[in-house]
Amino acid sequence: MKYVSTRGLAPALGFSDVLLAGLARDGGLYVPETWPSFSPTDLSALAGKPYDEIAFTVIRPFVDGEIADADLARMCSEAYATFRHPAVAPLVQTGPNAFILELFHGPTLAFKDVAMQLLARLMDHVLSKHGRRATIVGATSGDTGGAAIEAFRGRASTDVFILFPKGRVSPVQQRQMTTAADANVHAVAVEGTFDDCQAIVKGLFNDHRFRDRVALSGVNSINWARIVAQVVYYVSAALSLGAPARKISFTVPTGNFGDVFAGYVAKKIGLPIDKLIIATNTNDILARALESGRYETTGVVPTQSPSMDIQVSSNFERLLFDATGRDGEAIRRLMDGLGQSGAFTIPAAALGAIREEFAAGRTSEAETAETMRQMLAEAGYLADPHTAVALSVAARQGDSATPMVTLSTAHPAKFPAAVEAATGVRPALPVWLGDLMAKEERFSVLPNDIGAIARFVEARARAVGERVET
Ligand SMILES: Cc1ncc(COP(=O)(O)O)c(C=O)c1O
Ligand SMILES: N[C@@H](CCOP(=O)(O)O)C(=O)O
Repeated sequence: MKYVSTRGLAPALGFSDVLLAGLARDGGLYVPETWPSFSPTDLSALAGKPYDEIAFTVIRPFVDGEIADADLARMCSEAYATFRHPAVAPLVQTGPNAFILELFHGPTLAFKDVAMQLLARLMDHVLSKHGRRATIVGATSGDTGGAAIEAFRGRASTDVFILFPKGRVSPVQQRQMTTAADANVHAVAVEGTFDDCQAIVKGLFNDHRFRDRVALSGVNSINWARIVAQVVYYVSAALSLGAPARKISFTVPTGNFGDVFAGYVAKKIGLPIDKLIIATNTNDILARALESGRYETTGVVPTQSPSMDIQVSSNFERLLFDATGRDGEAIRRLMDGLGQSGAFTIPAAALGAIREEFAAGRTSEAETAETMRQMLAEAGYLADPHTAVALSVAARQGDSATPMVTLSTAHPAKFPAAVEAATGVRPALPVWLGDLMAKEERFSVLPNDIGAIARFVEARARAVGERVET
């Protein structure tokens, strides 16, 4: 299977190269040239299987033989053995047809672990096989960074630099990034927003000389492997609820659009998904774009769900690519518009195609807090603020015979202040993370300046001087 760039000008690559490339060299994002297909019989055969076996089967056609089956199966098994729940991603029923998919049982208590634990193993495998190293630079609004540092720390083949917006992540999230003692991981507080951090990462990828000098790789959801690993839990959840014999709907707390895009991919490969609902906090560019057809950035407002405080949603480009009939030139035009004026208008046909697949809703800060309170009072369920955003949007969908699965993307203990303010209950960190808040922090503070970040990375990256062809 080959992967093509959404902007149409970068070479098509196989899975291993896409895994290391991060962003395509034309600034676009890689997507498979065609969607693999799972028949109802293929899907039924997975029902009741352990999570890692479902992962292996779903991911295998995307890897297309570039990694030996035995290695891929081993990496899936090792990655999901790090989770503290035997089901990996369990479902909790909270109403007659309402379910919460808990994705936070991994090492850093966020759904990012699901993809990151596998991604680190895949990258290490491919790099070691070719005797290469890579420099990873990632941007985080809080969770990707901790998950990446946990998954990559101590690995000989990679140096990891994580840019986070200074003062805009929760204390638990910050400490998950700043307390790892391993020499190959570097947490950097940037004086800016998540969008600034993400723009710097993309800017570094688009500086081809820098990119080649440090053998730059990415672990954000610009990396296709992140998306494909997230497809798996849509499949496992739907199978548990009776798919493929019945349709299932999902509501997804959304920021960078990676998670809900993985749901779209699950549908494309054959999973019978009814509705895919994008839930946003007051940083509601996606909800506005679906309503009006105008994708228009405004300033980012800090909320109690900080990991979703995002305006420029990277993976929306992947959806636009499909919705425009895979027209790379159209995507270049739209993205140029975004770069120049912070906005673009979604072509009418593409908007129609998007509206057929997705619905969207936004939630105010008061509604998020009220949802946390209500869920505890009425269902006995303590939700984190990101999950609450989605629960609030899901509740507005009305009763339906179709099961609605709301994705729970973080453990409430990552956001104790917001949860306590809404519910009166202060969630404690699991005992195995108990000393996190007492550990010594180690991080650098840098200005919102791509030059300063590039110099910082180059001074510390061990892959400098090696050239990796992608
Ligand atoms: C806890 C949490 N929920 C939801 C999201 C939004 O997910 P996505 O960026 O894939 O849309 C994020 C960040 O990505 C997150 O960390
Ligand atoms: N919410 C994310 C933002 C980065 O998203 P990614 O999925 O592209 O890595 C975070 O927690 O960092």
